[in-house]
Amino acid sequence: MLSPKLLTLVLVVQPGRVLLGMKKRGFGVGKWNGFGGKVQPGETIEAAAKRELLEESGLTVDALEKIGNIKFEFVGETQLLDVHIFRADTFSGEPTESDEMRPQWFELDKIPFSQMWADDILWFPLMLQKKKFVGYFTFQGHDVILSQKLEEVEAL
Ligand SMILES: CNc1nc2c(ncn2C)c(=O)[nH]1
Repeated sequence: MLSPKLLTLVLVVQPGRVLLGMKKRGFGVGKWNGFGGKVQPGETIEAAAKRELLEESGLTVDALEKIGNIKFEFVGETQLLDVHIFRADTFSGEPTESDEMRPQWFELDKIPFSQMWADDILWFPLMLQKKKFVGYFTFQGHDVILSQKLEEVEAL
């Protein structure tokens, strides 16, 4: 089995709203998601998360809180995705559209789960309650979850 592909995902949360981006190209195009991407050689996961957030949204953050780790398997593909999820409650800058992402604030009762990855509706509530979680999802294609595991943890 290939080593899992390390990816980052950052959710910027303010009282009553969360910042999401509409993915304009590449993996997950057409879905609203948090900001993130690959981890470069020699880069810590957290540094990668901050870099990708800045590149994709224009926002700079000091503190990122590690809140989750989810592994994704896609039937028929050998590489697992190992997504490290962070929450940021403070930031500087203004959300700015990039080549990759079109940022938009969503009120917490209007999160567009039908236009997001199918797993998000399952762990967003934990993320919003500042709970920590680990998960494993098996996808068939990009829209069907064949199996799932999601549990809260005390620490990551
Ligand atoms: C497959 N589900 C899923 N994949 C993601 C996500 N964020 C980044 N990637 C690659 C996500 O929320 N769900």
